[in-house]
Amino acid sequence: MTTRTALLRAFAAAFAEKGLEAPEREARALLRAGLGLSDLDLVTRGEQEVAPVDAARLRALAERRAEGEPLARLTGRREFWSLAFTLAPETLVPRPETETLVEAALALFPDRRARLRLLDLGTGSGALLAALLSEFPAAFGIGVDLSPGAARQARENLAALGFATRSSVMVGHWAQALAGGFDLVVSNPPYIPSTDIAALEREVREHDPLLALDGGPQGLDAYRALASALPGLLVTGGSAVLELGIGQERDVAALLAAAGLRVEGPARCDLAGIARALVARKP
Ligand SMILES: C[S@@+](CC[C@H](N)C(=O)[O-])C[C@H]1O[C@@H](n2cnc3c(N)ncnc32)[C@H](O)[C@@H]1O
Repeated sequence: MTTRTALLRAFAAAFAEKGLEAPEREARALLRAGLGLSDLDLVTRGEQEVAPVDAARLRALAERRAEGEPLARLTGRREFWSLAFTLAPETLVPRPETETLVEAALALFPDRRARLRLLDLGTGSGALLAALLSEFPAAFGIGVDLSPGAARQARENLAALGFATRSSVMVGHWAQALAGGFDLVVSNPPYIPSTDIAALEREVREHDPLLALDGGPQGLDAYRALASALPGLLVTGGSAVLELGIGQERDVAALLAAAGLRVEGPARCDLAGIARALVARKP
């Protein structure tokens, strides 16, 4: 028999050896997720024994983590906006910086009881749509994804979170199958320039789906499609909130303005100070 603390130390040492950035924190997170524990459990009951079958399972997970597989992929779970999401191989792991879009949306619509019609283009796990539905209890939202696997997972996540009757998820190429009438359109599209994909961190490059990352030669392909669709999707006075890749604000703002939208710049920054959520309104 081994203890929680002994496993924690062994995993932290193995992660450090493999060059993981925060080995102790990673080891803690793996034990928490693998045994369903809180941080307090780990601190105050570290000497508790771990059953051999659980220890073997955790060691196998730790080996995969040491080889660069992200924890969210190992557990198949990730939190976003304090909501729990199940991941599929076809879904991006939702990122904390994407929460900046939710903050921007909340600033745009101060009345939480508004009966908003929401659209999330490239919904992935359904993270953005679910976060918005959790904040606007009278809203109805549609999610679209080109990947059938992602759309299926988003549908399941929305249902598990209690939003089945206020949401619908469809497979499609952006908004091609949709008509207008939306108060708010959000999107975190693929925006990495194709030539930069090979240089991404291994954890992203090998474990997030290419369809969720590759934004074409300059990273702007999806924004072009979105800019041309948005005027037809939004009600007059309706808004779009788009996630930006690093350094894309000017180019994306120009595409939106050229499509006849009023860009309400500057973009809202994420916690790292990167311009992340760009708002545009249909005049
Ligand atoms: C960066 S991920 C964002 C996922 C999720 N919204 C999030 O923020 O975690 C982009 C998503 O767009 C989807 N996608 C890529 N091309 C698409 C297209 N032409 N039409 C619809 N969705 C597309 C991908 O499958 C992926 O789920």
